[in-house]
Amino acid sequence: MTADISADWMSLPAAQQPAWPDPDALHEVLSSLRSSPPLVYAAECDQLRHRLAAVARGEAFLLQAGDCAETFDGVSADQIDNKLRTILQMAAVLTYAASVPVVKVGRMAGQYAKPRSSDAETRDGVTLPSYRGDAVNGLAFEEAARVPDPHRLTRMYHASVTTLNLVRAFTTGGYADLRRVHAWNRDFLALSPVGERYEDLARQIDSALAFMRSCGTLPREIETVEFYASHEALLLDYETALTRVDSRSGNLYDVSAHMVWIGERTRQLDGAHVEFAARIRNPIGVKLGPSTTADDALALIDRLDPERQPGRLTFITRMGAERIRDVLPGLVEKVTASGAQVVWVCDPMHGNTYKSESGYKTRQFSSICDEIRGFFEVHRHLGTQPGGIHVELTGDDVTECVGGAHEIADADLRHRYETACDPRLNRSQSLELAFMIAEMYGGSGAGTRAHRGEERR
Ligand SMILES: O=C[C@H](O)[C@H](O)COP(=O)(O)O
Ligand SMILES: C=C(OP(=O)(O)O)C(=O)O
Ligand SMILES: [Mn+2]
Repeated sequence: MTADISADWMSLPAAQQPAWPDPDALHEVLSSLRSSPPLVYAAECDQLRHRLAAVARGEAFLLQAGDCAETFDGVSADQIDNKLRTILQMAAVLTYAASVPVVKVGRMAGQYAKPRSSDAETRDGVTLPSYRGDAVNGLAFEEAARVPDPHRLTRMYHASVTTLNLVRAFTTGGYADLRRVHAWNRDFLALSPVGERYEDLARQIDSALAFMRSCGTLPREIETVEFYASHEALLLDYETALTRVDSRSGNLYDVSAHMVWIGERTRQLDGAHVEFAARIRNPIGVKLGPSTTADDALALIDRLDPERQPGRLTFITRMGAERIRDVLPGLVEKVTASGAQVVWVCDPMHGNTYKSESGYKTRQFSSICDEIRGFFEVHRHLGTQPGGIHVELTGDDVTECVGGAHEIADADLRHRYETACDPRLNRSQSLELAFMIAEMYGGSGAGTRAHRGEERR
């Protein structure tokens, strides 16, 4: 892998970039990042593309999850451990229900930069630049903290390395054994108000595991987990500095993560983000909000997946519970008619955000569930593949989204509102969501080809 690239996308207009005040400091940081080791290898990115191709065919399901905004303070064994456990617990339930492998991709180990609706934030008559993620400036509402500091890019790199190292140890070192993960789910149900509702499903999983054990055929996959890292490729300075030429193929890869996505605010066809994504070979995601037209989607396919390579492009729709049933069918129909094979994933978070009466940015658990239901309904109706979900969550017991089995109310939000940006599902809400989706499958793979008895490849 070499870092000798022309990076001509940097001459195109790029939305949502920080105004770094000190160009010399930026230059120095980027030069050091250009010679830093990769976080991931190109071959791992290719492997994820193959996994996502299976998702596109309906032979696997994608679970992409993690923080809205990771923070440097959040790089602790406990927080990473809790988040990973939660994702693996969700994956265990979904694997059983969907009857296909679940491809696990964290919004982790690099999700440190945020696009914002407004450049400035005003509190009690004081206006300061908006917080743009720990990669750019500080969350504290203080003038000095909000000044973009390029040295934060170096911290982002090291925080990502540390997180990914722990994730790799956790997922391959025996700790993530499916039997243990299922036991955690049992513990969760024992204490949850929804425990009884999902008891049957848990018992079916017990039986499946016992059956495998008695056959003496517990596969290696039970003990280790394949886990991938992803984040929004927002800060082009950083992503470009971590883009390398793969010595096997001569192609470019962004080695800061296995998969990167382009956000709803930066997917302009003539912009730098789309051009950058077009040039790298990692699997790419693009967020699509409710104003997306079919022509927008088709143009993105032409730019980002001209070879129509299954697994290369994932559309992450974030329409809102009220819009999804109206907006999604037209997009899916026209994309499908074009012959393109993209992965369709539902982000039920970003179209359902509102400011609560108590002043917190929040989301209703019921709206999140409803958007997912709408997503499955649309795909079932059209005979297309509901490829997966993309959610903002944490493994901690925060109070950021309202509703769920513990009925978090607006007045509870202040107790543990800890997110640096958007409200996340807490551990219990995340697991409840997984069981809710499992219930939609009726206990076994209703949304997949496998379930419909169609032939697997
Ligand atoms: O995570 C997504 C965006 O960065 C976030 O929703 C923007 O939030 P804002 O509208 O508060 O800027
Ligand atoms: C910025 C995000 O979402 P979107 O681009 O869909 O608004 C996000 O995923 O945190
Ligand atoms: Mn977010």
